[in-house]
Amino acid sequence: MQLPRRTEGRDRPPTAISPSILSSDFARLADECERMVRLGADWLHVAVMDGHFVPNLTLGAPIVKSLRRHTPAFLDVHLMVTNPAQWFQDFAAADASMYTFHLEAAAGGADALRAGPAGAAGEAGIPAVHDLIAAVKAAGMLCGITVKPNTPVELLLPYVQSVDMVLVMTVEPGFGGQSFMPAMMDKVRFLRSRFPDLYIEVDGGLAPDTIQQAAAAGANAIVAGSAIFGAADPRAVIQQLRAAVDAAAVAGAAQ
Ligand SMILES: O=C(CO)[C@H](O)[C@H](O)COP(=O)(O)O
Repeated sequence: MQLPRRTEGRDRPPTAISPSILSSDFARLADECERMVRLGADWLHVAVMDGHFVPNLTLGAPIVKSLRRHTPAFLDVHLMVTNPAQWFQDFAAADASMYTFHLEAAAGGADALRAGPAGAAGEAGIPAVHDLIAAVKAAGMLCGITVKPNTPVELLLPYVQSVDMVLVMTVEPGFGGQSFMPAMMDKVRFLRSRFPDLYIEVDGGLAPDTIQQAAAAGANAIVAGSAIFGAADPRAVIQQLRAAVDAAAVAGAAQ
């Protein structure tokens, strides 16, 4: 499986709108997912939380397995768990499309991250993180990597060429409905200026009144929960998010 590549006339890969099912009615999850696809979603963002890495508890691979029976949609699974190496086989067996884990968790904690060989940007990185990326891919899923707001983006440099996507959290992970953090756009600009073909996803507080900042910075994959599921017209919101990113991609290529 491969993600569609950047095309002529764009400064980034294709736009992907990924509604976060964290904001859906979990009691009607399959219907909610089919509704989002019908309304124009490209992916479905599945927020997996273990109550330790983040102070919230959501769902696991069994829910993804059941969901897969109801939708062929691209399942963009975001692991906010303490030990992402423990779960990837289960999510592969559940037919998740992309497995995105936190560098802080895979490195064995934020302190280990700063203390380890990846402390200085550009170093080889932590072997256990490289091993997990290879294992996720060998299990048949695409692989993404992400960092919390307080973790420097430079610490991702050793892994960027090995993953399919980088997710820049624009809220402290754990809950929907939080406010977008504009300061995180420096991370998006840092990555986009170096990697024009990289999928860069943003997650947290994305909505019609914040999308311009993410689009201008260079993001191409957009997670939105409350702004889409809470809207009177979710289709219009999806279209607005897409139009902003597409316009910025074309303008960026014309520069
Ligand atoms: O991962 C998440 C929280 O950790 C959610 O995906 C994210 O917050 C989306 O919700 P909203 O768009 O309402 O902020």
